[in-house]
Amino acid sequence: MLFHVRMDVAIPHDLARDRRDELITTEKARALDLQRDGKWVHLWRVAGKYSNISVFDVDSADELHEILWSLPLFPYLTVTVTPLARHPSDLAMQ
Ligand SMILES: O=C(O)CC1=CCC(=O)O1
Repeated sequence: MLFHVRMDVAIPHDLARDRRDELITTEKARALDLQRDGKWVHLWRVAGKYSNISVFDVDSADELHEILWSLPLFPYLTVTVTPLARHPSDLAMQ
């Protein structure tokens, strides 16, 4: 199942610099692992924003939920999830 996910990041300005750097480093490592596992198939920066647009390929909404909750930055994310279905005009569907 494919899910379009937007993550808007809002790390509090008063969070200690070391903690902020640690969160970003661990988030990157987790994102790379999930990409290598084939779960996080697209990761794009939204131009001009501290946000990303991602596509996840997971077995279920429950799996996506667990992945999102496991992200180190999760407490500082506003997450918007859109389930994706095949479009009949997609070339791959012809
Ligand atoms: O910077 C972001 O958009 C948040 C994030 C997701 C994966 C990652 O490495 O950073």
